[in-house]
Parts: sequence; C-alpha cells; structure tokens
Amino acid sequence: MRYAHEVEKVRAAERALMARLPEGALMRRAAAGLASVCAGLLRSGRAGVTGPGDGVYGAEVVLLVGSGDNGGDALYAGERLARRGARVTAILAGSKTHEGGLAALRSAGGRAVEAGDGDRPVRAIEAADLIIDGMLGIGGRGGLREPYATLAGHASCAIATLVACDLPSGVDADTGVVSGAAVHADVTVTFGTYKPGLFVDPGAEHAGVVELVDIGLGPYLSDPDACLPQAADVDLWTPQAQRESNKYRRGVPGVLAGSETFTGAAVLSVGGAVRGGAGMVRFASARHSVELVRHHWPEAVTSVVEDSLSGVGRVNAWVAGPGMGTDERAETLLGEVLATDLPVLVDADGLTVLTRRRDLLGRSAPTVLTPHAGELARLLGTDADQVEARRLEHVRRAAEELNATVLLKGSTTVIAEADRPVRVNPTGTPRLATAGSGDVLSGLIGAFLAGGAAAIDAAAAGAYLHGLAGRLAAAGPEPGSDAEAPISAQDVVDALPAAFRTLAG
Ligand SMILES: NC(=O)C1=CN([C@@H]2O[C@H](COP(=O)(O)OP(=O)(O)OC[C@H]3O[C@@H](n4cnc5c(N)ncnc54)[C@H](O)[C@@H]3O)[C@@H](O)[C@H]2O)[C@@H](O)CC1
Ligand SMILES: Nc1ncnc2c1ncn2[C@@H]1O[C@H](COP(=O)(O)OP(=O)(O)O)[C@@H](O)[C@H]1O
Ligand SMILES: [K+]
Repeated sequence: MRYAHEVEKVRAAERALMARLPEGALMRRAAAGLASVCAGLLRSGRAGVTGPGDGVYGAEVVLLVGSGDNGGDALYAGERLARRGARVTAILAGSKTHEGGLAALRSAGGRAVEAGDGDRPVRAIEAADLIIDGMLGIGGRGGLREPYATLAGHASCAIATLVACDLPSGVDADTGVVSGAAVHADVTVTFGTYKPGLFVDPGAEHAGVVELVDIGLGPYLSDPDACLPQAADVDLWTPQAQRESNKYRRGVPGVLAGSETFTGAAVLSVGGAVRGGAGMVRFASARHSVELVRHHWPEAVTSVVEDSLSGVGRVNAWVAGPGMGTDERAETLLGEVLATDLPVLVDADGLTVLTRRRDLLGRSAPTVLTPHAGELARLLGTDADQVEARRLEHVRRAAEELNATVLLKGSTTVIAEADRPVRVNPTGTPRLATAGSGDVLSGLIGAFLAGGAAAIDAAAAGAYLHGLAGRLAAAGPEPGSDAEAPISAQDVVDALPAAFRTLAG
C-alpha cells in the first residue's frame, strides 16, 4: 500500500522533524534524493543523453525555479548535478529566489537567467536533456500565474525528460485538481510521503511515474488521508480458494438485476460474480432476464421473482440494481434485500431508487454503493460536474451521509468508508467507459462480499481487478505493447481470469 498525506499533515511533520535537525538539512535531503533520481534518468539514457560516460557529465539540465522552498530544492539538486559535470541553467521565475540554493548552484558552476530575459529561457528549455520543475510544491494554490504558466507549457512540450520536484506545478496537492496550465511531468520525485493529488486524476496523469524519497518524516506523520493499493494488498483481500473449499464455503452471492426489458446488465453482473470466484451464483429477476442469464451462464441458479425473494434460497451477500428498473416492484425487492442483515451492494437503477428512498440505508450490515458521478450527484443533491471536479471530497461526504462504503467510478475510481483513508484505484483505462462495464464490477465485488471480504476490501479489490482486466482486454495478447483496442464489457468479463493470475506473479 502507498500512503498519502494532505499538506497540513506534511507541514506539521516537517516542523516536528526540522526542530531536531540543523537548519537546511531537510531541504538538502530532498535535493539529494531528487538529484539521484535525475542522475539515474540521465545514466539510463532516458533523458536523451547517449554515449560513453555516466550520462550526467555534459548533460544540459534546466531548473524552473519558483519563489518558495520548492525552488530551493531544485537549486540544490542542480548544484549536485553541476558538480558532476552537468551544464545547469536555472530559470528564475519567482518574485524572489532561495538565496542559499542559488549561491550553491553558482558555486558549482551553474548559471541563472531571469524568466523575462528575452528568448533565453525558451532556448534553454528547447536545448535541455532534463528539466526539473521547481516552481511550486505543496505551497501552490489555484491556477498557475505567470510566468509559471508559460514556462509550464514550454517545458511540457520540450523533448527533455521533465522531472517534477515534489509535485507537478499547477496540481493541487490535496485533491489532484488542475485549474488551467500545469506541468505534465514524466517523473515526479515526491518527498517524505505521497500527496493525495498524485493519486487522483488529473493530478495523477500530470505526475507520470512517481518516486518517493524518504526524508525521515515517517515517525512524525499522523494518519494518512488516502492510499493506493498494490497487487499484494489485493491478493490478501480476495477470498482464496482453499483446498477444503466447496461451492457453499466460497460464498454464494445473490444477484438481483435485469427486468423484462433490460437483460444485458443482468448477464454482465452475473458474469462478474462467476468470474470473481463465487462458488455458486443465485440470480433473481423477471422471466426474460432469467432466460438470458441461463443461456449465457448455465452455472448460475436462477429464480423468476415477482414482488418477493422468498423462494430464492440462501445467499451470503446481495448485488442489487443493474437493469432492474426503478418502478414500485424494483423498490419493493430492493427494500427486501436491504432489510436483511447480509452485505449488500447497490448499483445503477438501485441507486436511483435510493435517491427517493434514503431511509432504506438505515441498516447496520455492510452496504456498498457503486455510483458514477451522475448517480452520486443525485444522491447528494449536487451536480455531476462538481463531483467530477472534486472526487475525493464528494466520495468522503457520501460515505458519511449515506452510512455506506462508497465506490465512485470514473477516470480515477475512489472508495471511501467513514473514518478511513480513501482508497484510490491505480488500475483502469478510459476504454472501460463502455456500456455495461460497471455491471461487471458490481458482480465481481458481490463475489468478494459473499466470500467474506470486508466491504472496503471487496470494493478496492473489485476496482483493481476490473481495471486490470480492462487494460489486459484492451492490450490484447501482445504483452508490453502500448497499442490498445476498444473493448466490450464482455471482454472485461473474459479478461478477469488473466487479471487474477497477475496477483500470483
Ligand atoms: N518545509 C520543509 O521542511 C520542506 C519543504 N520542501 C519543499 O518545499 C516545498 C514547499 O515550499 P513552500 O512552502 O515555500 O511553497 P512552494 O515552494 O510550493 O510555493 C510557495 C510560493 O508560491 C507562490 N504561489 C502559490 N500558488 C501560486 C500559483 N498558483 N501561481 C504562482 N505562484 C504561486 C506563493 O505565493 C509562494 O511564494 C515542498 O513542496 C518541497 O518541495 C522540501 O525541501 C523538504 C523539506
Ligand atoms: N475515463 C475513464 N477512465 C477509466 N475508467 C473509466 C473512465 N470512465 C469510466 N470508467 C470506468 O468504466 C466503468 C463504467 O461504469 P458505469 O459508469 O457504471 O457504466 P455502465 O452503467 O454502462 O456499466 C466504471 O468501472 C468506471 O470506473
Ligand atoms: K514542482
């Protein structure tokens, strides 16, 4: 698991640690880590320098230097690279410059130019092998002002490898929100702890590959605000098939989905549950959906239901909502499911019903809601643009107000439960934005809930494997290829076994 802390907690930890260290020691640690990552990039040839030598000697390095400590870090890192023979040019963009850092860079042979000094800054950026973005770190607020915005644009278009110091300038550290211009980095070297804005789009997308440099903050940091699960975590959260398993022990999810008119959602949700490792899946719906599910998934045990689930048989968890409609019948059946003391996942139409029946959420058993931004906006009485723009804030609010584990789908899927760090899903591809892929996710999480996983673990594991299956389906049989193809929701179902197999590797 990777943990992230908001700015306020980073600053508090830095203050506590700095009180025990000589002046400037922390900045020097950060700069040493940054310089070491940059040297590695130059050495590996990723930053454009080829031929004999260590890649640092003779390399053209440009520093974009802002007025705060982020600029200080960049200057001290530049000093280290200059001492190893790099030709370092600092572009001074702030209203003031970190004096110690600038003096150190000059003493190592580095040069400085003002951002407003004609075309010299642009020429330096164009000639660079590597650029360090030291304009703004955790002190950044709102959209980039000039000259930062223009420099961010030039640097993001340059052929040089662009390395962000702590955080790409223009990305909000706590939320990942980008308002206007921002640095689009290849690599971000972040200090002490990850920042939530590095996990969530658009911030995550601007950060590129993120490297964490340990500066000793660990013991001084309080509880994390967000976390990014890794394969090993997901492996722990997915119920394992034990030797002594039988189909009942592995858990039986009940899927209440589809209707006379809508059948596809039911087929896909059952598909997610079957491929999610459920020992057996019970499916309850209107006749037409039941017929189709039997056809596609003969392994599911089906029941035609009207306005009661009494004949369905025993299940360990319910998935309710995909394609079930929003009429009175749907409301009655959803009410019956939520009145049980079993874990319940509500998706799609079920969420629309909850918008008018919030009272159904007054239960003590685990409840997982899996809305996209539009569905969450309706549940919270706001609009979808607001939810999209501030995903972390809205998912946290939803978990508190709706008494549930809430998984908000979208370009970065985020999962919240009261009093816990938000889990941010690291997998996925925009190719998943295809009709029905959300239905697959609901069944997959349902299988984990039935297998006994805690609500937040089931949701996070489901999002991870679903996103990975989407990537594998889009990439096709050529491992390592960047070429992707459009996919259908059924392709995601079919790629789930391959996604599970990566966990064992
Ligand atoms: N505090 C510490 O102990 C450490 C801090 N470190 C570095 O210090 C950084 C934080 O330094 P600061 O607190 O000086 O903050 P920053 O260097 O991130 O930026 C602060 C300056 O940027 C200006 N600014 C804010 N938003 C702007 C915008 N949208 N457009 C243009 N200008 C804007 C502010 O007016 C202020 O002058 C960290 O990100 C990290 O890089 C590291 O050296 C590690 C130790
Ligand atoms: N831009 C995107 N990048 C990555 N994943 C996305 C993006 N947009 C949507 N998704 C994913 O695609 C799935 C779509 O689900 P959903 O909105 O419920 O659609 P449907 O109801 O058609 O299945 C979700 O898993 C969501 O996280
Ligand atoms: K920066």
